[in-house]
Amino acid sequence: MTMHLHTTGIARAKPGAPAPPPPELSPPPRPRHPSRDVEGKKTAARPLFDPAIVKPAIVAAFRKLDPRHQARNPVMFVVLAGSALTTALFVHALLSEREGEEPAGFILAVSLWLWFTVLFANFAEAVAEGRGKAQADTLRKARRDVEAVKLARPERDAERVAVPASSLRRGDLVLVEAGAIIPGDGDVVVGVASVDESAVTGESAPVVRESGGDRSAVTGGTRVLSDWLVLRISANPGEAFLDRMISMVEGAKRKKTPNEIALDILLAALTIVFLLATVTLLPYSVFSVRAAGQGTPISITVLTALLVCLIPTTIGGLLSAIGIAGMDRMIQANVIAMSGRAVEAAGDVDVLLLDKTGTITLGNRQATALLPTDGVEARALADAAQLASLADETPEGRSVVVLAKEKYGLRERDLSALGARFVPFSAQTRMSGVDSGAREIRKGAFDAIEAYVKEKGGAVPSAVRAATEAIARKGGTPLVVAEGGEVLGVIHLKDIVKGGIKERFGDLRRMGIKTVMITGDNPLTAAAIAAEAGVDDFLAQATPEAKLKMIRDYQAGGRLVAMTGDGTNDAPALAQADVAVAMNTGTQAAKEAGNMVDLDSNPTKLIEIVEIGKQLLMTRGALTTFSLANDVAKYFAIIPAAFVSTYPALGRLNVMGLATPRSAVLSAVIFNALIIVALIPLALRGIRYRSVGAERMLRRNLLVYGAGGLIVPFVGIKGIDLLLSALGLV
Ligand SMILES: Nc1ncnc2c1ncn2[C@@H]1O[C@H](COP(=O)(O)OP(=O)(O)OP(=O)(O)O)[C@@H](O)[C@H]1O
Ligand SMILES: [K+]
Ligand SMILES: [Mg+2]
Repeated sequence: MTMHLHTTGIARAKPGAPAPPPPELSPPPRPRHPSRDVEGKKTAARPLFDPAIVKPAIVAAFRKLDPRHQARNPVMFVVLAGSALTTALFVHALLSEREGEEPAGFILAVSLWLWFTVLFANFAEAVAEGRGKAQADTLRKARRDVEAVKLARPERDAERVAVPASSLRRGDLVLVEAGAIIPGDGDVVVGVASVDESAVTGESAPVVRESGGDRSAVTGGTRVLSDWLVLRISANPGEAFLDRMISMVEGAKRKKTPNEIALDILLAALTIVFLLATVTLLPYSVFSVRAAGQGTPISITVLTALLVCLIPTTIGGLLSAIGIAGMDRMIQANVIAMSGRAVEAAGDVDVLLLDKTGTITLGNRQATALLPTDGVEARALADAAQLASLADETPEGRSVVVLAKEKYGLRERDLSALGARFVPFSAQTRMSGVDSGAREIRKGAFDAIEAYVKEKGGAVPSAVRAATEAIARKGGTPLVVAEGGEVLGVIHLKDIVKGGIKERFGDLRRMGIKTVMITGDNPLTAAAIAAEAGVDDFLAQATPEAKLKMIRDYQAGGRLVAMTGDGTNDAPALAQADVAVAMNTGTQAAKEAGNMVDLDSNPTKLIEIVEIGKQLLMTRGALTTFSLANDVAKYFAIIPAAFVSTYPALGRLNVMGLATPRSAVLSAVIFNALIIVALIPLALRGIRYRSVGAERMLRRNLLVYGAGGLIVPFVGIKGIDLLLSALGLV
């Protein structure tokens, strides 16, 4: 590859430009859950019950009464059937001459509250969906149908025709010039430009997109700010990244996750057991009354109320909202999950693979010292190091040029005037350099340079080896510089472990999650950084293949693995990982292979993602516990009341001192409906997340939600009963 100087108007941090500001230890505070407004600016989080969401949700709650919708949820389907049945009983009681099974007013009250129960559950789901839809609308604004300039050949001045963006197919070539909206997802084939991606990412700083490498993917709906790009469209209409994001966010494509299906089966089984138990009570009650010659058999209205109170309506009504809300919390963290399954897997993850540079460290490795070997002038080393770095656009390369200038007064040179050929850095070769006339200079990892000089018939002096080891032990990255077969010295690259990261890893450990640091660096540096950052394990001198193998090995051991990646060479590992977060700045291949996209392209986000997944699972677990405990308590409230007419002796069991049997039944039904509404905020926000051990968390949740579930109904039902009597309603 020959040296290519960009003649574009993009401001780039060129070597020799003022030194970058010193790295901050803690990044500037960001709103924890930013959402985006129309301009793509981040705004404060949406309030839980935004009227713009609540109003349509109320309408949707009625629309969702459709039995076909309810059939997806066996628990609520039974409640719906009960509502219809009691409505029919009420109509019958009104019309018939004879005295009905219960007073019409009582049947009506029970019936209405059963309808409310279904509506409240529908409302919970609709609010959760509405929050997603609001996000989708913001995204949709970015997907306007624009005019595209289609090219015949991948060249800027090829023949062109104007076509609507919606007609573009995969493989079409288009030209996008400064100021224009990118008409579809694609890869840059020619050109380099700065792009405003705020419509998708909410991030206002422009990004550079160019052909080749890991910054070639562009997203439809974003805008070219300067220069021009020739793109090859990578998605057919309706299949673009933005389309997929919108349908995911809206929940249109939301399928039940395996965990949800398992829980559904359990809830359905419980419902069937209670249904059978309640149904058999009727003939039993009739028979007992006949045999005793006194009392009245239990009414169908009361039996229906009993059934609804016993089946797990709390969790049945909130289950879907909890799942959607989990997805929504991901979106608020600027992460688009491609499936609910991925969000759940995030909660079950037990191994996190994290890159060292940029994730665990600040990723701004700076050259801080040049250590020449014996017999080499410091200035000669600086000269070679600078020459090998002039065209090296990595932070490492740029910092070498800066150091050479600041410490040795070396001015920048024009590589193309020297007729030099730049050899770029790659993760495979782990070196970079320049061929200029007779000079052949390389800088890179110790073993890479060792192999290089050996091939030229040279050897690495032992002093250089000692110097690299000393740097590595301090957590620095040594770059060995060689010219031809001769080693000139070592560059000390310093990187800083991010502030607070050790605590995050401690939190993860308490949650039972193992953290593994992956790095292309040597084992000594890796060990030093691993110790400083407090990770559990590390993989040094890692290649993409080694990464893939590591994931497979963990999975073979029954573990769920999460990782982030952005490069095309990360794609196989991303496809293999259970939770795979692709950076939005990454390549199309990485995004296709992953099951989540982080719009902020922040590799540390993985930790937050796992926390959101855990929170989802914990919320579901806690509310299931609460729901089941809650039903047990209702059993004690309602059974004595329901059967006191059949067995007057049961009156003694009325420990709660409820006013009348009918008041007891009605209070239990009302409580059963209201508890769903009361728990909507918890279902949507998720229970407060604490990074204590899984076992302690479980114990705590059992205590809070299990004991709470037992106690709350007694208080609630008694309260409603008192209110009903005070109002003279029963
Ligand atoms: N610009 C460069 N020129 C020459 N050699 C480099 C350059 N950047 C890094 N190296 C060498 O290549 C090795 C691997 O770098 P690479 O960026 O692949 O891994 P890493 O940054 O340590 O890990 P990761 O980026 O996966 O967290 C480094 O340890 C260093 O020795
Ligand atoms: K119930
Ligand atoms: Mg790197």
